[in-house]
Amino acid sequence: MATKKKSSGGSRTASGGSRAASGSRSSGGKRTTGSGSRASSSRSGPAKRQTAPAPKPFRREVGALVCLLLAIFAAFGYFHMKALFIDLFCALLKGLLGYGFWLMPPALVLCAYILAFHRGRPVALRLCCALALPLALSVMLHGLLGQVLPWDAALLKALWTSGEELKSGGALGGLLGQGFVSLFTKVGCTIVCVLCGFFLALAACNRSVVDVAEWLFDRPQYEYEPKPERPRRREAQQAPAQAAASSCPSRRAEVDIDIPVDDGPLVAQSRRSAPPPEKKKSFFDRKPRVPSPDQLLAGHLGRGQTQSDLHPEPEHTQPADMEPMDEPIPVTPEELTLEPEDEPAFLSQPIYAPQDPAPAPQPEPEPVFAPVSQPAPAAAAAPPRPLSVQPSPHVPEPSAPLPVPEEPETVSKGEVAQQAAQVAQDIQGNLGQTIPPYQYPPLSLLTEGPAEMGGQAMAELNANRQRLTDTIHSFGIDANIVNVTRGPSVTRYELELDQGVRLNKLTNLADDIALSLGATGVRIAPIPDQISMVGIEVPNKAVTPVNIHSVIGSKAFTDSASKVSFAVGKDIGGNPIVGNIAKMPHLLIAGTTGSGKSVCTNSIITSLLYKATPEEVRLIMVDPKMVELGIYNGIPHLLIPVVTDPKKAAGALQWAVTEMMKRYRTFSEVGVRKLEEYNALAARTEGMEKMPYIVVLIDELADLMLVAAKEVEESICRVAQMGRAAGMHLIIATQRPSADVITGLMKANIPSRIAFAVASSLESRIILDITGAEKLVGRGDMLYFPLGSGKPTRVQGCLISDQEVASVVNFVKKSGAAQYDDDVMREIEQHAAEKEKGSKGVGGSAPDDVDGEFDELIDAAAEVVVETGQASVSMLQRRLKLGYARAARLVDQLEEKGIVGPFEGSKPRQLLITKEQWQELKYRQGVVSDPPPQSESAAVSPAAPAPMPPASDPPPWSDAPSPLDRTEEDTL
Ligand SMILES: Nc1ncnc2c1ncn2[C@@H]1O[C@H](COP(=O)(O)OP(=O)(O)OP(=O)(O)O)[C@@H](O)[C@H]1O
Repeated sequence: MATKKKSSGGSRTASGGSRAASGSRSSGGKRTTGSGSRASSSRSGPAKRQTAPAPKPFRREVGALVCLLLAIFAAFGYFHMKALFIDLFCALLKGLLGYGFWLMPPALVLCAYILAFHRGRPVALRLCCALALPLALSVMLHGLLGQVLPWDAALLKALWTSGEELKSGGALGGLLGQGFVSLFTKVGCTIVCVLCGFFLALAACNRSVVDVAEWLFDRPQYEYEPKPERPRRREAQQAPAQAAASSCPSRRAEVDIDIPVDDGPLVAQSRRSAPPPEKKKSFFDRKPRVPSPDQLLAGHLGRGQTQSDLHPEPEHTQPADMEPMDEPIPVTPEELTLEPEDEPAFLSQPIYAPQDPAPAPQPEPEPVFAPVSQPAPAAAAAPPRPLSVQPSPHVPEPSAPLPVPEEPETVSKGEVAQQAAQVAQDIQGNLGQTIPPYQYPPLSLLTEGPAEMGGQAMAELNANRQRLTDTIHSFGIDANIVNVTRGPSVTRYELELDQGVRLNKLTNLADDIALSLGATGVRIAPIPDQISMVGIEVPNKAVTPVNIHSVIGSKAFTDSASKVSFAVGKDIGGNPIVGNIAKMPHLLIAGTTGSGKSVCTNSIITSLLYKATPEEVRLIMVDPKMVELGIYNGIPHLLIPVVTDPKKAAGALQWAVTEMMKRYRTFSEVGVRKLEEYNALAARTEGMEKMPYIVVLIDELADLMLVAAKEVEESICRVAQMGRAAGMHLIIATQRPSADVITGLMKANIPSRIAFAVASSLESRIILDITGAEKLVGRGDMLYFPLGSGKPTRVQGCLISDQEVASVVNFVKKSGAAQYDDDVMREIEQHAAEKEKGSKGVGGSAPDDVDGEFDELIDAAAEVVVETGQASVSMLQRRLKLGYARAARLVDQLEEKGIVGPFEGSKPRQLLITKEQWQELKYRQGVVSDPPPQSESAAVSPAAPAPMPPASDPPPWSDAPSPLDRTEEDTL
């Protein structure tokens, strides 16, 4: 870092310095005041030039020539030389500027100079300022010397005439001068003009007030200024003499060792830097020097550096204000390579003899790295400021300043190169010793999908289009199909609604449209980001699967910078959809059995294996079903083996909470706010390790909720609330999108959702908060609703077969073994054991385990509500013989527990669980001993009012309906 600053400072100084010497070099960057800003301006100079229009040197040079000629001709006017053009030109200048004419030729010369040498901006400003200088002079002199003429029509003429005779400020200067005198008095006018002239001159010369102040007070400001090249080169050529003189403090102040950590080899750097102005005391007099490994090896001191440069002075020669450097300097192996063209000019310098076990006799060896303010220990083995790399045995121990040996050791170029390569190899070896690099699986492990459907599809499409138009018009809706998009599983007919046509007029026709098209169901929804456009999505007769190969191989996936990107599928337009878990930051996947959840989970995991190394992303997989994720056991990304025991799963979630809190503590210690910042800091700081993202995948949430509902919910909510910044993300899948599994609290904290086909609109609402998922056709057809998108997008999910998963997993396993974290495993085991002890047969923390927060009659109230199918206060009052207040409170508590829906004005509250689910809850609590019957018909309460007509036909795969099957509008 220090070196980085140094080099930038150096470059800025060079530019500054060169500006002083020659205006042509001052164009490197836009000049600003303040050292820091100047440094950055010089760095940002090239970038600015890229965006600004390129300067036109040829035009400028012509301009410069013209200015120069005009200056010469104007100067002829000094000597009253007569010629037609000269008379005219001089008369014009004199008439306008009067006294200011005297300054015009120099101003024009200055303009010529600016045009010729200034590159970049602001050239026009500089020119204007230069040309305004004569005017300022004219105004000032007119204010001081000119007569005050009456303000009348003849004023201009009088001023022009007197100006021509150089007796006033001319028409322009005189007018302004007279105005200024009237406004500010003569003295005021003079002050204004002097100040204006001063600033105009500064601007014309591209200087700031700070520069003038620095020049006046000779303030030492450039801490990182490199020393002039020429003297150093001379010293290098006269090494013995210089070394002898190195004992002289005044000479030693010239010592310069700069470590080219960031800006390339020292030689190149020294070539780049221009000679700065001499300083009384420079940075190099105050800071200790550390030679870079290549300097140590090769005596690679750069042009003009000498043997003594490697050896800072003993403490008595250092200024007292020198601070010991305690920051380690990172040195990359690349820096240890030598430039081939670096010639033996420096190799022949009498410096370290790397292979010489007994170097030239040295008086009292002292470490090069030792801050001089501290007394050097006799052993001097451990330098106070070590390099960040392990010094190779080939690198000699740094030692004190050497008197030049009589017969200096020279190192051949071949030896140097060999040693440099050796050191680079050692470092490389040290860095990557432990873990072999992760091999990303090749795309060829995934199979390519079949080609798109052809002619038959077109015929189907045209027929549907015609039928759709007729149906819509027959219902009196003014809408035209403007576009048709055929997706992998559905075709979208895009309608533009005329003004005044209500959307629900169309959505109410969904069943009629489905009927007319002979489809199982159609979904009608506004098209995101399009005005007045509605899409009617009709399932295709033949579904084209979207193989994961086409999405992982797509540009969208490969270009995605996030390490936690995953392939979702393709939208109706056939565009690959790629998600980013980091942005989601947690994802809920829900759908009935067979709708494609497991395939989706597999494609997420596979995507992560294609995108991230185990150092970047670690996974925790929870698979209570025991058959879905077991195949991933042994991949290096896994933090612990796939968890199948629900009790341990609760422990894993608990661990995630602990880890998250630990991460936050670490973040606060180092002063960062999120994982990305921490990792960026770790990349810059030695000794800091990067943290991986942690993705927790739960394949079936319902099974966990059965065992430890409260605990699981609590952990999920905590991770979901705070995990994003800590790089901890949850992906939760469930086939039971019901209120007791996906609780309100959980939903509120998991903002991104993927809904596969569900049985009813109620379930769709539980997942997405809107209906629509009940119209999906299954087999990977999904509504993808990531955080930040206003409406869910219909996507055909990626298809990945078990064979593909197996081949990717095998490949990944071959490239690196799993490195399970024993601590995590121990912690989880411990947690499970504790829980086993504590639970004593009670099924964990069921939702009803409420620590007395709820009314004691809550169970009875729930029973009544489920039995009667009504959640009204008066009914509870009657059945339980309660007062109004208590009954109303009970209804509120039932809402809190997710048994009934929220208050909806005049409408009755919705009952959110079925009788069967209620039985199941009681069974889990141990209230009843028999498990609830698994009959399908039990889903609908017999006491419930007559069901509303189903909103959709059952999806084609639903020959084995879920236990949650029920009518759509289960309102009470
Ligand atoms: N994206 C897809 N494209 C085509 N077919 C798919 C896709 N996803 C799933 N399928 C088909 O659906 C079947 C069931 O998928 P999957 O096993 O993922 O369902 P599920 O929701 O996980 O069911 P369960 O909850 O019972 O495990 C798969 O065997 C596959 O044939």
